[in-house]
Amino acid sequence: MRLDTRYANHPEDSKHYTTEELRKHYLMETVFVADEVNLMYSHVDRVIAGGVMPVETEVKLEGCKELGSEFFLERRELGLINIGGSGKVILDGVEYKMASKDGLYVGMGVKEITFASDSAENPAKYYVNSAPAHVAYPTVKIDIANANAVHLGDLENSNKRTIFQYVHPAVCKSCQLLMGMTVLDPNNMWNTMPTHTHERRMEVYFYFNMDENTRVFHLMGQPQETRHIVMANEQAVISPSWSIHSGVGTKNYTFIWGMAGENQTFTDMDHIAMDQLR
Ligand SMILES: O=C[C@H](O)[C@@H](O)CC(=O)C(=O)O
Ligand SMILES: [Zn+2]
Repeated sequence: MRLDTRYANHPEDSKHYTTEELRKHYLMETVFVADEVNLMYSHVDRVIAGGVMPVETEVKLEGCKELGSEFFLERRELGLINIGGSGKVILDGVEYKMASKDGLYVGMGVKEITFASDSAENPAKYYVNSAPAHVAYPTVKIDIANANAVHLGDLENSNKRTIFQYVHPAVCKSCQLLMGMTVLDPNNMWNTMPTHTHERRMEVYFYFNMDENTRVFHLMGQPQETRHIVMANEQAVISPSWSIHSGVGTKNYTFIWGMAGENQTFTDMDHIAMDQLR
């Protein structure tokens, strides 16, 4: 298992960062590594994000020194969405078949977590988010058809998209984790513009379904002090609670967002008027 620790940053500090420093502190450049659990541990709400890609062998999610617990979910909960080929996740001996776009909420206390792919040619790619938990809620398999679909945006604003809420109070119980996937309609490039912050929750974005030369200009920073990070396919980025999180692609893309913090009220956002952006 690889785990890269990222410390929290003060906005006053972040505004002096060079491009390289912004990328070092906020961007996860490689999410999926074959036959590895590859994670980023953010001190922002102690959220963990990363990829699990079993190819030749099964891969296990285990405890480590950084978590200070005997097993990974001893004091945590987990959400995942498979963005690759079909596979299975085995939780304490119970097998969950995971087709592409299938999601899973795994409650605190599950000890043995094993990830597998059905074929090495088209391996499963499990994008995972985890947050500290205090109650063991039941594990729930969430197919995209069971996710709560919210239609937002329109062609005129180049942001027609569907937000599939996987880990969300309308779908399953969780302690603090929220997770979902936003799919842009063809020829729509903008997500989350007009933008917002929510000081009550942090967020992690993971961009994928992108061609080799497609880039997303991910927007971050305080509304009056914006920055951007140029992101390629299958990269993730931390959005602290004080930061906007929005993006525009040079071509079609999809993204998974995860949140943790004070509340689980998806609509609790502080909307930023366009004339406030700098
Ligand atoms: O607080 C909510 C998050 O920013 C995302 O869910 C936004 C998003 O997926 C979108 O606008 O497409
Ligand atoms: Zn948000």
